[in-house]
Amino acid sequence: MDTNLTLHTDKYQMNMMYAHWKQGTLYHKAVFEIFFRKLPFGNGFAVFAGLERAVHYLQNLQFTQVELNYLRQQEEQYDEAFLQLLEQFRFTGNVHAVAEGSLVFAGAPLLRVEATMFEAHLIETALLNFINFQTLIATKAARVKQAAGEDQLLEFGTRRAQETDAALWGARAAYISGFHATSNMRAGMLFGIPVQGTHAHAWVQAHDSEAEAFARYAETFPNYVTLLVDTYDTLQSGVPEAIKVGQALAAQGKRMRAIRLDSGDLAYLSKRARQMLDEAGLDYVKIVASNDLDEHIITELKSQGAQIDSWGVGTQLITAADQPSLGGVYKLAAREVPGREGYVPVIKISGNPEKLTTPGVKQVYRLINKTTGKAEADYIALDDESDVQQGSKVKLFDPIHPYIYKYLDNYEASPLLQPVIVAGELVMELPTLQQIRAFHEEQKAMFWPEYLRKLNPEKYRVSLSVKLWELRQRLITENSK
Ligand SMILES: Nc1ncnc2c1ncn2[C@@H]1O[C@H](COP(=O)(O)OP(=O)(O)OP(=O)(O)O)[C@@H](O)[C@H]1O
Ligand SMILES: O=P(O)(O)OC[C@H]1O[C@H](OP(=O)(O)OP(=O)(O)O)[C@H](O)[C@@H]1O
Ligand SMILES: O=C(O)c1cccnc1
Repeated sequence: MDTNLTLHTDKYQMNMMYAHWKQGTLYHKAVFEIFFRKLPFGNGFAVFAGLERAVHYLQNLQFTQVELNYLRQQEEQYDEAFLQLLEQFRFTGNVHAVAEGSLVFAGAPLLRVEATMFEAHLIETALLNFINFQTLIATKAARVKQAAGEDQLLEFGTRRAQETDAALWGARAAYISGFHATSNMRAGMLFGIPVQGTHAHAWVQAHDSEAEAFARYAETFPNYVTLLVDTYDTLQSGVPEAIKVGQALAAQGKRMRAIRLDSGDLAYLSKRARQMLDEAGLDYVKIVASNDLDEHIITELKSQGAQIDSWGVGTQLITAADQPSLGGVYKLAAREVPGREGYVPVIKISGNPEKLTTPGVKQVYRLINKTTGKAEADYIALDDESDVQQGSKVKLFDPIHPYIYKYLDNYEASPLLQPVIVAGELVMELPTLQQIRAFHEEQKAMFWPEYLRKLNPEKYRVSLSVKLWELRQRLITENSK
């Protein structure tokens, strides 16, 4: 299967490219930004993911003869000279983005593209596709992590994922947000994620008895065995048979690793199993649970005193079952206008006030309180505003209710949008996945727990600079005439 993603775009992008080419405006530059309007799952933050995939995509864009031949026959209106120009196509623009693993919030730009109209249109669809999915799954995983605390989290979703890419990139997103391992071996191979696995019911069913199945498995993996104990009767047969195997291994100086529960009342069964294992001298044997788990069930099981050490989470995580998409958008913020200097800010006004965009080329700063070291707010300003960079007093106000405000001056401002690609060239060293995961953990520590809790979190402040707010008001007035 061809892996060239250049035509991984919506037709209207290609049509707009064609129209810009026809109208002679293809080299006019534009600034687009990606942001989302609403946090998913009622969470207090999202976890930004998808940048590495976006970078590789941008660097590998190329219309080969295969793509050009398809375009030729797909749309007869496309002129041959346009197709010839596409043959030379490379991404030559600039990209600024927030680091993967960052905590991000509604309304603030996550990624900024500065490129010709021609280039900027082509890439919208794919960038949103990568970032919306990966950010969504990373955020869901962060919620599961919030529920599981320090317990081990295993990502088991591949079989129920929306096809291969979702399984693969979902496994990576989950790892960023603190999962410890995946069951997907290809994700392990490609990304270096630790891989773990137990065994399925089929292993037990493939033997004449559960006892024989367990014994054969333990013989094969004497230093490593986790036994699935719910094929027939968890407490009457599964756990007692697993205990026999564990004791036999112990007699050889080996330690059985774990048992896995995959059905029934996981709180009750895990408590009983723990007691039985402990009484048999196997207090080191861990208990893994799986079966349609999510952050709510994990919280509930913990509150019931479940004795579960590791959680295998599949379907609910990989499909983000309670909210299967993130509504990230890619909006024009400024453009070159012949005869005018620099970029001219543009706005989109909609019948739906929520869809109003914030104009101009912007930066977003995380304001860290110098005394507490904690994040106070995100502050969106025009890229050339210097007050915030110098740490001058800033006014923080709610962009929808500007009469609600406070001033802040004891802060460190950290610009979140960092240069990633300049003139088509990668200018940053992409962090390793381990670094991204560690960075995510560090970032979380910069937020008060009130913003991190998964139920009814406090709303973290995202403010516009006064200058930006005034610009927006002016453009609303000008465009409403
Ligand atoms: N003590 C518990 N409190 C709350 N939810 C639980 C508890 N134990 C299990 N669950 C969850 O309840 C859901 C359904 O469990 P149920 O016991 O009906 O399934 P099951 O016995 O495994 O049946 P099946 O074999 O069809 O999967 C699962 O999502 C499971 O994780
Ligand atoms: O429940 P999830 O969170 O998706 O976790 C993965 C599930 O996949 C396996 O089950 P299998 O595919 O054999 O189906 P099952 O649901 O009948 O156990 C495993 O035993 C888990 O139950
Ligand atoms: O290793 C496991 O136990 C596993 C892997 C994938 C799906 N369910 C379980």
